[in-house]
Amino acid sequence: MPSPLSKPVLSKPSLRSLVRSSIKSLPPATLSSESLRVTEHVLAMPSYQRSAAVALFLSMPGKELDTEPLLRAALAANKKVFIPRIDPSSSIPSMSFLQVTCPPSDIYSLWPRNKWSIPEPPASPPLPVAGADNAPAPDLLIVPGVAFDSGGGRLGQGKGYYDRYLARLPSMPVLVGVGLGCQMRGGERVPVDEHDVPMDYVVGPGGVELAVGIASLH
Ligand SMILES: Nc1nc2c(c(=O)[nH]1)N(C=O)[C@@H](CNc1ccc(C(=O)N[C@@H](CCC(=O)O)C(=O)O)cc1)CN2
Ligand SMILES: Nc1ncnc2c1ncn2[C@@H]1O[C@H](COP(=O)(O)OP(=O)(O)OP(=O)(O)O)[C@@H](O)[C@H]1O
Repeated sequence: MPSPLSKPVLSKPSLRSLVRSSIKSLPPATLSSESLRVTEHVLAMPSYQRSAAVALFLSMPGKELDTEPLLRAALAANKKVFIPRIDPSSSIPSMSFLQVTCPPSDIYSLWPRNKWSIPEPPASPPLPVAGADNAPAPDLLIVPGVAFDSGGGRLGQGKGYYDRYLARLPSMPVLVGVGLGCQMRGGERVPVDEHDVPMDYVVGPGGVELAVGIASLH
């Protein structure tokens, strides 16, 4: 039996600033080797292997694990891959997922970057939107976060983009939170609210970290 998770020690803002400064102090070689290890673990997951349509995120350079290896692997495996684009005209944080229809190298060299230096799908030519335009809804979402615990708890960047997106989906895809070693809080519970959607799996450089949850269902 996994030991019960402790109560959160830190507030959301305190844990965010603690983890962000740990990531900042990571040598770039560590960030990239941990990113490769996370990629290997995701590629080995049966629910990833079964998935046909995967929603990925593109990383904030130097501030998150690097998802480029995962993006390349998913495209090479002929999965449909969707990437988020935030809607800057909306007064509430809102995003949609658009299908990648170009080679991965174009994404990093040609796509416009938002204010966090994250490449985003261009507005034209129009790309298929996940769950519309004859494109499937993703069956698996790779979810970014600042910190995760081994109960599937996730602390995000604090704007509520993912939680709002997930709340309006007609059916829940498999949710896989991914992060660097210092983002994996283990049995130290991360602070969560009612609206925070728990992950089905949490994957760090050491493998699938989830100790409790519904992972056995997938
Ligand atoms: N790579 C990536 N893409 C993503 C997300 C994410 O967390 N990571 N998002 C998930 O929702 C959405 C964008 N949301 C974001 C919301 C807030 C901040 C933010 O507050 N950034 C800090 C700097 C972060 C740092 O220093 O580590 C800031 O601007 O102060 C960033 C992204 C959609 N795309
Ligand atoms: N489903 C939702 N409906 C309405 N408001 C929401 C929802 N989810 C989150 N919010 C609001 O968004 C704000 C940010 O929430 P929170 O701090 O949990 O974000 P986060 O999970 O860290 O961010 P993200 O999901 O972008 O990674 C809060 O004011 C919260 O009330």
